[in-house]
Amino acid sequence: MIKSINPYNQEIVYEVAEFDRKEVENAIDRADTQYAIWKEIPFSERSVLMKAAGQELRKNAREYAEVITQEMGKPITQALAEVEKCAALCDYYAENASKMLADKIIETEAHKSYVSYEPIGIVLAIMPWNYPFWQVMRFAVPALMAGNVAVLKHASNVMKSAMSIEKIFDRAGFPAGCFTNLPIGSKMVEEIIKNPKIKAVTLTGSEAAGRAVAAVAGNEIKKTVLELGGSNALVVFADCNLQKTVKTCVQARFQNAGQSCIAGKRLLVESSIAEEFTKAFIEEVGKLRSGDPLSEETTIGTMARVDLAEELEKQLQDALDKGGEVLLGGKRNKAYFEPTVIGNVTTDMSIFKEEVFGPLIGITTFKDEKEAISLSNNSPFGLGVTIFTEDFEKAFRLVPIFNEGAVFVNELVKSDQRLPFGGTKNSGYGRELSQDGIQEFVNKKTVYINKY
Ligand SMILES: O=CCCC(=O)O
Repeated sequence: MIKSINPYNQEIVYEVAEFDRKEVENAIDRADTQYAIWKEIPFSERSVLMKAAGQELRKNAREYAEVITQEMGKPITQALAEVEKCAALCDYYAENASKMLADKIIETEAHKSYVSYEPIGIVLAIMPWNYPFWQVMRFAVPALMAGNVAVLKHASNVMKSAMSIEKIFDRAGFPAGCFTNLPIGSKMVEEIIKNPKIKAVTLTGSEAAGRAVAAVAGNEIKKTVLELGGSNALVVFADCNLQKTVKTCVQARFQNAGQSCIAGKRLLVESSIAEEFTKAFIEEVGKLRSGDPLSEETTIGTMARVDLAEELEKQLQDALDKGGEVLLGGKRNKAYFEPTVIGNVTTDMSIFKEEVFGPLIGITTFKDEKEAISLSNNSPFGLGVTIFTEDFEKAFRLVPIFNEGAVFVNELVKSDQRLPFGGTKNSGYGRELSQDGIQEFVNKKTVYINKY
């Protein structure tokens, strides 16, 4: 059995029997049969179904949000926001997919030459628990609109979310086999990737998982999109709007209890304002309210599993051993980790070098622009960075120097269906969302027609 356990009260939320090899094979066969039909369905019909999926999400938003909250501990208000974001995504691709995948005429010597964007078949998605609906929908919605079909291997602690997503597509009227959840553990993934009916793989998750999956898929010559970890810097220049910057930094680090690949994880502050900023930051972090994640009052939830909170504790201890100072928080009770701020953070500490996937942030100071950029770029990850400054000339000048997938100015790094999303370095490759995302899993077919 695969079980989800509520990290807030340790109660079992859901149990499902793991598929055996035969059941997995049957599910993939069914998806493949459906693909032959689905790829011929016109965009207008796919759009109607995708709009219905968005309506279904909105109609039963509370039901779905409670599943998210119970399975991984995020506050209900944040779970509701996640559900709404998924609904907006459905609308976006329902309205734009046909334009994004329209033939692209390219003038050459030919009578006519163009690129057509054709579906490729079944795409396997391996997805994490931190945004259990959003991460899946972010892949599935454009994939389905492009004429592909999807099979999902979700994280084992959010299987009820996985089943619920299958239900959403079913309730919206998608034919069976368009979207299939496979209740399985990681052991079967290699075999699934090797199945000739699987044409590509997308993974959002850890660097280790990304390497393992890409190795198998690479050997099979199957395309992968990888969205892996991150260690985004929040670079606070002395000429920022201090009050607004503090609020944005708190949100960037502590939403979703810090369990987001694009969370601001390294707080870099110009020395001249470090004291004033740190005081205001700690005060703002202190306003976060813990409690029952199902209560509307709660603004910071538990972490998703006790072992994840234990890992975070080890990273904290490493920082303390190397001279870090607890400025706020630092304690853990089962899966609940207090919002924690550490001062005197240096580049040799794990909380600077590694991804910190929880409600803990370290503060490092810098003396000038050059040092700020060097600290920010000094990471094996490259999802994004936020810089805070009121000097736009400086902002535009600095943007090209950051070796990241995204640079945000005076705003937390966030995903938006209209903008490409993805990283550089060990944060992965490929892009999700926007036109770039829907064009990842298509055959960009070159057509050249000559007239003698
Ligand atoms: O965990 C990373 C993704 C979070 C998001 O897309 O907002």
